[in-house]
Amino acid sequence: MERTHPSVDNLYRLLMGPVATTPEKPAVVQADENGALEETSYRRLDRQVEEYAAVLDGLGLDVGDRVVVEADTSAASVALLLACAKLGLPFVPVSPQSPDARLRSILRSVEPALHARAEGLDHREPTASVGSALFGPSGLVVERPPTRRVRRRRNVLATDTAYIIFTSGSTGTPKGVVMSHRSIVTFLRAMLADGLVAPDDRVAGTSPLQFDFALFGIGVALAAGATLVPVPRANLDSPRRMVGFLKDAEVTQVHGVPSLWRPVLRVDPDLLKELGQLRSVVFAGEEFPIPELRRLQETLPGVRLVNGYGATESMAASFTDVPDPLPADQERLPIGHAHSGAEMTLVGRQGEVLTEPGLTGEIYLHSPSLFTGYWNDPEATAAVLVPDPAEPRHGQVVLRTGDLARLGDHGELYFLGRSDYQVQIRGNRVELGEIEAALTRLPAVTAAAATLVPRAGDHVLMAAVVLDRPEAELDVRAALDFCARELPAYMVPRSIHTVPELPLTENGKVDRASLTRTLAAPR
Ligand SMILES: Nc1ncnc2c1ncn2[C@@H]1O[C@H](COS(=O)(=O)NC(=O)C[C@H](N)c2cccc(Br)c2)[C@@H](O)[C@H]1O
Repeated sequence: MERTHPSVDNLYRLLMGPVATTPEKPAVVQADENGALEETSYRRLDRQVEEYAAVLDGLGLDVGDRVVVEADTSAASVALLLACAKLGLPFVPVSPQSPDARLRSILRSVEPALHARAEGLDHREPTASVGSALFGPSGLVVERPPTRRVRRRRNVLATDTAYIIFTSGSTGTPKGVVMSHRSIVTFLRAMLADGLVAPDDRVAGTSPLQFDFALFGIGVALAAGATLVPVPRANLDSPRRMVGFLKDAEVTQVHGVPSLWRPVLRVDPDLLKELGQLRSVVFAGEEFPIPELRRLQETLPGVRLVNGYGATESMAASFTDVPDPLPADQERLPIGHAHSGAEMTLVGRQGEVLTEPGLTGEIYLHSPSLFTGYWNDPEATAAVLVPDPAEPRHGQVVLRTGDLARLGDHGELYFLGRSDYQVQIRGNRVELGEIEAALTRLPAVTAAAATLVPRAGDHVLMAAVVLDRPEAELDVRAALDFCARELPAYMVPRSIHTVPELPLTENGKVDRASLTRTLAAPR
């Protein structure tokens, strides 16, 4: 039974649009269990969506009932996400690598009707009140049906929830970012308008499905009628296997966090010369250390490098081409202007909108693609969806990002860091990002992270650096002298430690909490 009228914005309708025009085109190209590449056409993907939707529809679930999807990105998991979207069942993606505690916390918070996991995965955290199912190319098999519920809704509306993404909760418990069909469809339409992905692109995704960077790749690739190429997680650990896969799959655009490129740049950058068909790289999630970005640009001449900035609360805000070549004295990367459907303004500490080049303030995002709110957390929602400081009387809300930026000469923004990474040291505001940028200017350093380590009731500023070759050595004394010349005294780290690699979160960002624990441990 049709719950979505063609005129109503729905993620399923947008992403399955190409079925009508290019049904035989490959929607997904993935590695099968033997590593061979297999294609799923838009027609076949749509048939898989219909098959899953028929099973889900038979379970008597109501619009708004949640489905936790535990899987990596694949043709099957994409089909399940779209089947949920078609029926108005918010999907909650969780990666199979998520620890049990995180899965348990998400299940408790979101109280799903069904927990569907990709075939081959163990059933973790079984809960009597939650239905369970396995899914794969052969179908969706319900092991335990969801508990009976009353059906109150008839139609899926644009304002209904498409998905709920739980952020890694760097500060405390994970928060559920609730995104409506209208927000995500409006955002993806802006991506189509900006031409980020062309219909003949083959877009490689490398993020876990619980990170909205993965949903971004699925969305822009399918909405554009292009081909999505999920990179198997196992291939990401070895530079040779990752490059080999990208080459074999003839990938033209790669999406990934900056840390994706660190191993190949350190171990064997020349491998990247094999990627003759690569046209563009989109990175997002955190700053790309300048020395590594420079090396990536040198090894991929003519390839467009795009700095994607944004938060899950609006999926993304801006896409800015990395200057080619990167100027030698470039210290911070531009995050430019917002994409065609949004606008970023910079707000000072008194709530005034800043317009003078050179000033620093907090980024506020004006956008029709903002999230509905944090799941079951009206206080946290009210803290970030705030009246527009420029003119509160409209009643329009904007996203308070918590990010700091500097205004450039033409209104473009330069990312400076998160306001909660601004730490107070003896009353001085310290920008950890500024210390890290200085450290990466040291010749042998390829990446750096600064953190405040608790010590004897106070805090000590410490730093960790990764060197550009495994056998390289750091002259710590010279490095500290360099910092003393480049930074105010209170921003010079007490100590600098060389680490083989920076610890990463599940989404591939630098895990500062883990680094702080490591540096706090007695040497
Ligand atoms: N390009 C940058 N330089 C520097 N700092 C960045 C960048 N992109 C983020 N961040 C930081 O990450 C925060 C947000 O984290 S998040 O909610 O997990 N979302 C993300 O990381 C990913 C983000 N949803 C996303 C998803 C798809 C495409 C794009 Br394009 C962006 C931002 O508020 C920033 O502090």
